[in-house]
Amino acid sequence: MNTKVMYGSTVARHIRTDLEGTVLKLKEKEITPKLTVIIIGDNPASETYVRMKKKAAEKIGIQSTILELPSDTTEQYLLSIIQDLNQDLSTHGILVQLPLPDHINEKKVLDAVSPDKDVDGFHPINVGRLSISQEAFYPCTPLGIMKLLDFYGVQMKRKHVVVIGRSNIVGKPIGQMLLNEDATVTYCHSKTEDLFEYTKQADILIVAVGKAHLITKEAVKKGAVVVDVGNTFLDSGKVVGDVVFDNLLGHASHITPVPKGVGPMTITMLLYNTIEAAKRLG
Ligand SMILES: Nc1nc(=O)c2c([nH]1)NC[C@@H]1CN(c3ccc(C(=O)N[C@@H](CCC(=O)O)C(=O)O)cc3)C=[N+]21
Repeated sequence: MNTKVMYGSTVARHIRTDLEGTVLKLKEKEITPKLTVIIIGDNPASETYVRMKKKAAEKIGIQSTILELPSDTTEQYLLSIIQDLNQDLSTHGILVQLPLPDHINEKKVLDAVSPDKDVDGFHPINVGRLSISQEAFYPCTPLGIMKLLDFYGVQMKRKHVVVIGRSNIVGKPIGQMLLNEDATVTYCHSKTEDLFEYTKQADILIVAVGKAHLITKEAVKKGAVVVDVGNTFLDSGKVVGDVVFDNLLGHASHITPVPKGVGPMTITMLLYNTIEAAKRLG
């Protein structure tokens, strides 16, 4: 079997070109989409991601500001900054980079971001809207996966999708989005017994665990579509996913690489959501 590699980097380029056009049109109406990213402390991976987001935003004409706060920032101060940004008419999108330091309550912080500026799609209002298939900000990684599958012509209707991972930002929402496309969805997670008995039944396997080398072809039905959401930094500095990519070549029908797979789609959907916010808020 000839395995089709689904490059998020390629799809992202197409979408970003479209988005650039949309930004130009907004600018004619005197609206410049603006994203503010808040980052707390000095987690090197987070700093890399935030820099990538800023660069990607500016490349297509979205204004972006990074607010770098020290690791001893109080929860109260962070909440006050978010309140200010909620009120600030020039800011359309607010993103608080995760993870937060231990002394800050993540739930309180995510609840504080206005649902209308919640370009991450993490606010309970947006989570709830997704769960009842309403229009909302959808979280960037799962939305990016949907666009990637769509671009490569992967049918979802009536397919059995197995999702490994039940996080609020990837596993749960991707299952819901696929359910909305009439897939049959099975969730697996760290307490699942006989994991591979489930994964072997998948027409589409979404792996969002964060454990390098978790999935080899023994866990995958021949001809399945495999989406790797893993992003583990090895000591060598290399980024790897949860799937042994080379092992699946010739076995899967489609597979995403890491890097250049889901990651670039995540960032593209952040740009997409920011532009949507600007359209709605004006
Ligand atoms: N509030 C919040 N929103 C997020 O969306 C968010 C977050 N916090 N915290 C961290 C995770 C992680 N994340 C990634 C985005 C892009 C790549 C990406 O593009 N990676 C490149 C490789 C990176 C490299 O080469 O260094 C790729 O896959 O090709 C990875 C990971 C967003 N996150």
